[in-house]
Amino acid sequence: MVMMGEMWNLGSTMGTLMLVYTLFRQFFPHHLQLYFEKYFRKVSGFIYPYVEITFDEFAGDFFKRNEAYSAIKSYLGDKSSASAKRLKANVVKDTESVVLSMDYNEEVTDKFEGVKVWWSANRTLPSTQRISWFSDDDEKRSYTLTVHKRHRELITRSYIGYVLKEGKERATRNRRRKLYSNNPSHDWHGYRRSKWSDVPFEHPATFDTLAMDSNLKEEIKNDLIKFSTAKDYYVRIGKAWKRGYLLYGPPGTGKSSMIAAMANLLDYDVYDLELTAVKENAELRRLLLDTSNKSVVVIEDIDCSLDLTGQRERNKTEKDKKDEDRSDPITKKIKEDEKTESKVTLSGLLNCIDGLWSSCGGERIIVFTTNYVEKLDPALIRRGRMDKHIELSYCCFDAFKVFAKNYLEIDSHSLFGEIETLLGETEMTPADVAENLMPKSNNDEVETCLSRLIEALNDAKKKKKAEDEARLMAEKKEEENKEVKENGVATAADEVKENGVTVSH
Ligand SMILES: Nc1ncnc2c1ncn2[C@@H]1O[C@H](COP(=O)(O)OP(=O)(O)OP(=O)(O)O)[C@@H](O)[C@H]1O
Repeated sequence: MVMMGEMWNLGSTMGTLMLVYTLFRQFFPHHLQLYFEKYFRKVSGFIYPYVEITFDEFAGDFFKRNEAYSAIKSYLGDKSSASAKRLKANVVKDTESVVLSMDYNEEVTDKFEGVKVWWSANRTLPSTQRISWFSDDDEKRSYTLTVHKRHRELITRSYIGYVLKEGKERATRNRRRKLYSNNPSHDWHGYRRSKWSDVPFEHPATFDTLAMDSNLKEEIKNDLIKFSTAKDYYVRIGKAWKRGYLLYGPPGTGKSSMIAAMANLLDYDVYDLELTAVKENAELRRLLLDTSNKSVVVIEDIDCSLDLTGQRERNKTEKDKKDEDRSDPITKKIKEDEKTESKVTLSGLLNCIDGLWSSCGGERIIVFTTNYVEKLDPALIRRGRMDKHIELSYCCFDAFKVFAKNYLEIDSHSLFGEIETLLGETEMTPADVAENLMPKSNNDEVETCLSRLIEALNDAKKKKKAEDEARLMAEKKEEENKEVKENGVATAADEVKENGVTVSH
C-alpha cells in the first residue's frame, strides 16, 4: 500500500514535471530547447567532445573572407527566421522581400543529412571601450559552428560548402544594390580612416532615359553587356576581368546619369570614391580592395582630385583656433588629421588600380569623369587602363527626341524641324534642354514646352552670335595691332638704314 502511495507520488511528480515542461515548450519552445541543448552540450562535452569552427569576418584570404562571411550571414538569416522567430528584417524594395539576419548571442540550429549543428553569431568589442560618437571600426564579428566531433568530416567536407553555395544564392536573390561613398571616420584612438558607408542605390536613369546619339548609346550598351558576360574570355586571354571608362564633356551633359544607367543595366553596386578624402596610397588601396564584385568604382572630376591637392588648407577663423586650443587630445588629433594633406599620388592611384585590377577575381568597372580631358595625364587614361573614352557633348537632335519621348510622350511634332535646325546652330547641354522641355504646370501643353525650348534655343543662338562677333572683333583688333607694331618697327628700321643711325631700344 505504502509502495503504491510512493509510486503514485513519484508518478504525479513526474506528471507535474512533464506538464510544466510541455507548457514551457508551448510558450517558450525555442528558447527552452536551445537552453537545454546548450547546457547538455557543455556537460556531455566532457564525454563526447564537440568541435567548434569559427568564421571570422576579417580572417583568412582577403578576398574570400568577406564572401564567406556574407554567404553564412545570408544562409543563417533565413534559418534564424525559421527557428528563432526573432527577426531582424530589412525591407527590400518596398516590401518585395525581406532580408533577415541573425541576432548576436542568438543560437540557430540546422540539420544536414540527419546531423544536427548549432550556429551562433558573436561580436567582440575592442578591449578599451569608451563612450564615443566615432564608428565601431575595431568591432570583430564572427560565426561559430558547433558539431559533434564524430560528424566533423561530413561537416567540413560537405556541409560548409553547401552553406556557402546556398548563402550566396540567397544573397543574390535578395540583393539590394547600394551606393557607397567613402567618408572620413575615426577609430577608437582618434586616427582618421576613410571607410565606405552605403545607402540604397535607387537612381532611376537607364539607357532608355539617356539622351544621346543613338549609335553611340547602342555601342556603349553592347560593350557593357559583352564585358559582363565575358568571364571565360578574360580567363582565356589572361587578363583581369575589368574595364575602364573615361567619360568626358561639359557639365550637364549626362556623365553622372550615364554611370547610373551603366550600373542599372548590369545590376552593379556603385562606389563613389572621393579621392580628396583619402589620406594616403595605402588607404586608397584598402578602400579599393574593399569593393565587391559586380561594382562600378567612380572617380568624378578626376582632373580636380588628381592634382591630389587634398592639401586645401582651410582658412581658420579665430573661433576655430580657440575651439582647437580647448579641445581634448583625441579631438585635437582628429583636427590635426583633417588638416593633413592627402598624400595620394598619381603613381599611387595607378598602382592601386592596376594592382587591384590584376588581383581581384570578380568583374569590376572603373569610371573616371572629367570636364577637361585635355588636363589629364596621358598615363592615367591610356588604353588598357581606360579602355573606352566616351565624349558626352551638347544636345543633338537624336538626344532631343529621347527627351521628347520621355518628357512629353511624343515621337514627332510640326516644331521638330525648327528645333533640329536650332540644335545644329547652338550648343545647349542636355541638362538645359531637359529643363526647358519639362512641363512647369499641369496646364502646360506639349506645344508650350516645345515653344519654350525654341525660345531658349533662339536666345542661346543670339548669345552665341554676339559672342562670336565679339571674338572676331577681338581677333581683328589683335591682328591690326600686330600689323601696326610690325609696320612701326619696319619704318623705324628703314629710317635707321637711310640715316645710318643706330637706335638702341
Ligand atoms: N544625356 C542626358 N540624358 C538624360 N538626362 C540628362 C543628360 N544630361 C543631363 N541630363 C539631366 O541633367 C541633369 C544633370 O546631368 P548629370 O549630372 O548627369 O550631368 P554631368 O555631365 O554629370 O554634370 P557635371 O559634370 O556637372 O557633374 C540630370 O539630372 C539629368 O536628368
